[in-house]
Amino acid sequence: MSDMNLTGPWPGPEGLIPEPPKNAADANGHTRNYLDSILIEERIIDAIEPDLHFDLWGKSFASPIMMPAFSHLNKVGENGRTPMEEYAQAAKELQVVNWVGMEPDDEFEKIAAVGAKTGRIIKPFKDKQEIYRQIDKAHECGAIAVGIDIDHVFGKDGKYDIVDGIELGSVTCEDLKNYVNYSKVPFVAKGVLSVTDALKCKEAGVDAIFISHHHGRMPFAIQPLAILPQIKKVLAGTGMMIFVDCHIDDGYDAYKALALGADAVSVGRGILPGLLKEGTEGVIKKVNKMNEQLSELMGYTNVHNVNEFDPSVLYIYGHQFEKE
Ligand SMILES: Cc1cc2nc3c(=O)[nH]c(=O)nc-3n(C[C@H](O)[C@H](O)[C@H](O)COP(=O)(O)O)c2cc1C
Repeated sequence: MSDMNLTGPWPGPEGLIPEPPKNAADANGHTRNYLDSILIEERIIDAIEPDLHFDLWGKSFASPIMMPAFSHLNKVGENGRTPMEEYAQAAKELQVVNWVGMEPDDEFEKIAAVGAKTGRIIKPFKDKQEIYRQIDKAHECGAIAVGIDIDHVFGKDGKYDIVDGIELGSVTCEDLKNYVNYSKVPFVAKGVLSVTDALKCKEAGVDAIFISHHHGRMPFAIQPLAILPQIKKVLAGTGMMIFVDCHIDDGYDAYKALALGADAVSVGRGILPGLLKEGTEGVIKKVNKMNEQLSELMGYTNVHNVNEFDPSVLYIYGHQFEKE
């Protein structure tokens, strides 16, 4: 067990520890309810123990459950490591994809040095040169992918947001094309929540999208799984990877997202209790449990590996999802 002692003040930005939704505009509550409303039929005949291996961009991973694109968890524990480094270590040991959000270059360097296969999600800075500079740094640190959280443009006042004193700005389809062309590694757009934006990402040639509302940045945001099937349909045959996050809190949530067409999912705030209490060990325990739950449902529905999911095992309010 790690010797982290993070019982002091929450090391991240305020308001990010999950709590019950405060009002109808809070997308987190709707997302949790939607996930919980999806039920699953059983297909037990011919079922075998499933294989969770997941291939992405020529690399092999132990599971399609990835680490979240977190940031700001930089309060150093007693072992000299930040929670960002602790979960990167977990990703390395679990052999899963590691994502990192807004981190200054020196912090990103330290996280990348842990040795997990890591992707860097850069903020949509107003100063586009900063974005190119951070892409360069990601290349230098051996990142397996880079991207932008395209859904973090506005703040609660409806103006361009300012994070850590840095101004954010608009992201155009042309910008995305430029980043795709510039990047030497796959480029990811995080925060797609419509067919319209998915098609713009396709036009820009991005390699992957995260279907996400970024823990409810937009009021009344639609649930990622409610929009996933339509996006899956319009991206069919493009080779673009589809990732999903937001309330993927256990392996059953992961199963539902994968069955509906996600190639991989990111756990998010679900790792925080374990991460802040036990560091790497807490995250490993959490993701191992999620892998077991994913395997359990794959077993009961006769899904032998991660390429064989079928949405028609799922029902919402008695309505069966269509087979692709
Ligand atoms: C502490 C914290 C920091 C985050 N920082 C970033 C970030 O810098 N970039 C980003 O794209 N998303 C960031 N996110 C959003 C997550 O990547 C994710 O989209 C969101 O938490 C939804 O997943 P969840 O409901 O499972 O938590 C952050 C989330 C948390 C809790």
